[in-house]
Amino acid sequence: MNALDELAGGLVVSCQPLPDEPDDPMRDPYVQARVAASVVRGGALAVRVNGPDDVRAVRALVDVPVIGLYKHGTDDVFITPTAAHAVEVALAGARIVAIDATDRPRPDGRTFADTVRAVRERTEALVLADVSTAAEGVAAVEAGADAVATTLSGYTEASPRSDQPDLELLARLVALLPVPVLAEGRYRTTEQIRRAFEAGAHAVVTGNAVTSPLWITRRLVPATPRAGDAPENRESR
Ligand SMILES: CC(=O)N[C@H](C=O)[C@@H](O)[C@H](O)[C@H](O)COP(=O)(O)O
Repeated sequence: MNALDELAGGLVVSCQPLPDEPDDPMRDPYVQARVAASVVRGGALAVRVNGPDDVRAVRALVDVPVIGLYKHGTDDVFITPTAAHAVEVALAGARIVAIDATDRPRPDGRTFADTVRAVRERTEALVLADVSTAAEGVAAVEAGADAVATTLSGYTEASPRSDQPDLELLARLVALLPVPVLAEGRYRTTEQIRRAFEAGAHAVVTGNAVTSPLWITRRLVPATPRAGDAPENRESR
């Protein structure tokens, strides 16, 4: 069974430290591997993991498919931005590699199609295209993607900002594409997850709401009288 079949109908949990928090104590392959093992125990059918070191550590501890990505740089395209990043994370043990498939320029000057080709030539990994619009999804499948995810909706100029998941984009991609479509981005409740499956999602990916204590705590602290004592506020006082 291929890795996409193994996660069909299930929850995928993204086990990553917050990208804009270099000092997040969760930024540690051992920690992320433990988090991954814990979510698998909770029923996750796959995990999404950032960077070759974390992918290797997670692979040593869990048997479910790892969707690997490699966040790098401060350019617009930062999720597995180059063919070299894609190949490296696949060789580290990711059975599926998630790659930015928006039409924005990539730091290595190559296209998404070139990047897919490089992964196919050098590895056995499947390719998951992270997109923000339906047009990007269609182009990604034409370029050879094995699956598409709504990951980047809300994070590009071409997509709407929202604090909710983009179920509309999900439904459009499901209607247009012959490949599995994963719902990803701001899925935080059972109701949102049910609605994604009703819309035809192959699987649903959830991240910070499960795996980032920093993110979760920051959302709860503002409801307390001591909110002003949070570290980010303390410095500016
Ligand atoms: C836009 C971007 O960089 N998304 C990243 C993709 O790997 C992760 O930072 C997200 O946590 C992941 O997509 C899951 O989403 P959420 O944490 O909203 O459930």
